[in-house]
Amino acid sequence: MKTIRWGILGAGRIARKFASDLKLVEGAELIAVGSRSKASAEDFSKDFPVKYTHDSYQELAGNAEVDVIYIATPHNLHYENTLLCINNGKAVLCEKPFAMNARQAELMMSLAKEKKVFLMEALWTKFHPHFLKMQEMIGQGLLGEIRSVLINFGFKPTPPVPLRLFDPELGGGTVMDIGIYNVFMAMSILGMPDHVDAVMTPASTGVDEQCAILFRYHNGAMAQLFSTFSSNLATEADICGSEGRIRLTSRFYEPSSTIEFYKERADSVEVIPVHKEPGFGYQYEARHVNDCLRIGLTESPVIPFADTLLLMQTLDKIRAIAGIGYAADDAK
Ligand SMILES: NC(=O)C1=CN([C@@H]2O[C@H](COP(=O)(O)OP(=O)(O)OC[C@H]3O[C@@H](n4cnc5c(N)ncnc54)[C@H](OP(=O)(O)O)[C@@H]3O)[C@@H](O)[C@H]2O)C=CC1
Ligand SMILES: O=C1CO[C@H](CO)[C@@H](O)[C@@H]1O
Repeated sequence: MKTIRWGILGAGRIARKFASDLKLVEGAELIAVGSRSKASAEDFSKDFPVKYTHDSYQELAGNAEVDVIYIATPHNLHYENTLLCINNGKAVLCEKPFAMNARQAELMMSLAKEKKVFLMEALWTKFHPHFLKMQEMIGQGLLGEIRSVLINFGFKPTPPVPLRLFDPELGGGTVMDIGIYNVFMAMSILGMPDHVDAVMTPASTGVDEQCAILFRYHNGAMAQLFSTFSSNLATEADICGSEGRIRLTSRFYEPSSTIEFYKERADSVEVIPVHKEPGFGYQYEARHVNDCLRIGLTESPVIPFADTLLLMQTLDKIRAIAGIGYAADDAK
């Protein structure tokens, strides 16, 4: 099996979790990290020893030994960091949100196509066993016709509060950081909404501190999606149909070892076990990237460009309706 040599761009919190899970991926080797500073790169390599510690993203992108780069910087940088890597011929796995808006996403995709390099949005949930099991159950018709999807994602950041959550320059706000999972989940189940409503409460910095989104569909189905940084909500999803209901509990976007299925009455639960590997859950997407690279794909069949673009376009629409804007939206 050909070893795929990984580099990580941006040595923050998620970079560490990803690096830890990469150890669970057969045929993957983390060989390099790129940081804005030498101190940050060296700090990272104390926990995750790598062959190369680069003190610039440019140097990492230019490392001839690296096959693929995982981009783990704040939202506002995904666009320029991805372009840098692709221009250096590197395959890219880019954290969510893929970009600040659909315009940036399209430019990233068209450069990847032009340079014939692999590019994928790191929407890790799409690879998780409980998500796949949920899709299988829906596909088997166990829920009947799905009429309502209710999803909450909320947490109250504890000090030191990461700057990126509230800073508009870094793409702060709930919709782009956590609401995206609600939107992704609703669209995976019901597809593109026919009507979108959204309202938000601004934080003192102007970004959305919380946001309520309503999707309506021509057949009468609805999705109600709520995200907040003001309280620790039960971050759960209810998918309700004419024949039954699935409830994804305890942080629906992370791997779970159970799915709750309610066939008839609200209290008649069947707890369906799901195999969940040790680790945070980033190994599944990394394995997929390895597989794609080994057979020379430039686009993932699981997260194709079209899906990423639809998600970005829907986020654009939600933001326009709720009044959530960023500097990137002004660029022509
Ligand atoms: N899939 C998932 O479950 C998760 C995904 N994410 C996504 O990952 C990305 C990073 O999140 P997270 O790791 O929590 O963020 P952190 O703030 O912990 O780390 C981001 C890193 O980006 C680099 N960076 C470059 N420019 C800046 C800047 N101006 N301000 C701050 N950092 C900068 C820094 O690394 P350095 O100094 O080394 O260059 C920093 O450590 C986000 O886009 C987020 O949406 C986050 C958490 C979970
Ligand atoms: O993707 C994410 C998953 O959850 C985190 C909070 O727990 C978010 O902040 C993050 O960006």
